Amino acid sequence: MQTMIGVIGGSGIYQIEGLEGAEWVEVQSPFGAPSDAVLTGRLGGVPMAFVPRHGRGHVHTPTSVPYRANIDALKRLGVTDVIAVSACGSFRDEMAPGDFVIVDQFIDRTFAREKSFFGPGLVAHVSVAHPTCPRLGAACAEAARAEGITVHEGGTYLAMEGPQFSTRAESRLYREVWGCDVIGMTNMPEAKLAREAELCYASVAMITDYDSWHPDHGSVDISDIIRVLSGNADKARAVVARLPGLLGPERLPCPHGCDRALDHAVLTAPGMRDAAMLEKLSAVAGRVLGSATP
Ligand SMILES: CSC[C@H]1O[C@H](OP(=O)(O)O)[C@H](O)[C@@H]1O
Ligand SMILES: Nc1ncnc2[nH]cnc12
Repeated sequence: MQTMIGVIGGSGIYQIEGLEGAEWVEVQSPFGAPSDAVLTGRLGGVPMAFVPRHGRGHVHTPTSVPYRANIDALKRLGVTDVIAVSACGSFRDEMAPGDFVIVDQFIDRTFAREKSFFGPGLVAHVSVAHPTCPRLGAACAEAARAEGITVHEGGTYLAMEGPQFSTRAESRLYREVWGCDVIGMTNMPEAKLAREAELCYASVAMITDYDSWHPDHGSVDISDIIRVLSGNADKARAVVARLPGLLGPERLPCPHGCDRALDHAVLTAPGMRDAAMLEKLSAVAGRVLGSATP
C-alpha cells in the first residue's frame, strides 16, 4: 500500500508550501462540505493532502468545524496517515510556549459536535483506549527533534468546547485533579473520527500559552497566543516537510491496528443495515462493509 499523508492545519496554519503539483481540490463528502478545498500534491515523492481546519481566513469556530466531512474527505482522497497540528495551552511548567507535545491521550469535554460516522441503521463501536498512533507519533517526534524543537512525547489533551477559554477554576481542575498536560478545542472528535475511518492519527500540539492556572503568567490572552503562533507555524511546516522522508512511500500495515479498527466493530446484522448509511459510509468503512469506493 502507498503512504498518503494528510495534514490538518490548525490555527495559524492555512496552507503548506513546497508541494509538487499543488492544487486546491473541492472534495464532495456525504457528511457535508469540508472546512475548505483540500490542497493536494506530492512532497519528497509521497502524496499529501492538506486541509485547513478552520478554513482559509479562519471562518470555522472549534464547534462549527465540519470534523466528519474533513476526515471523510481525506479518506476519500486515499490518505493513510493524518497529522493534526493544533495550538494549545499548557498545564505544565516544563511544557513551555514554543514547545511541541505529541499527544497520546485525550479527555473529551466537547458536547456540541457530531462524534461518529455511524448511527441508527449502522451501529459500530471502535476502541479509542489508545486514540493516537504510536508509529506516526514517533515519526512526528523525530521530525520535530531534527528541527531543533523541544518536543515532549506523550501528554493528555483536554478537549473543551470553547470558544471562550477556561475559567481559572476549570484550568486548575484540569491540571491538578484530572492530570491533563495541555488544552485545546479541536482534537476531539477529530481523533475519534480518524479511528472510525481506520486512519492513523497523530496530534502535534504546539504550545502557545499557560492557560489560566499559572501564578506567574496571568490569564490566557489571544494576542500572546497569536504572537507565539506565528513562530510555531513555520516550525510545524518544517516538521511536516520531514515526514515523507521518515514515513517513506511504501506503507506497511499499522503495527497498532489503526488501519483495522473496524474489523470487529460493526454490530448491525448484514441484513438489517440501512442502505443510505451504507452508501454514506462507503469511504470510511467500505473495507469492512464491502462497499469500498474505488
Ligand atoms: C487561536 S486560540 C484558540 C484556538 O486555537 C486552537 O485551534 P486549533 O486546535 O485548530 O489549532 C484551539 O483549539 C482553538 O480553536
Ligand atoms: N489555553 C487554551 N485553551 C484552549 N485552546 C487553546 N488554544 C491555544 N491555547 C489554548
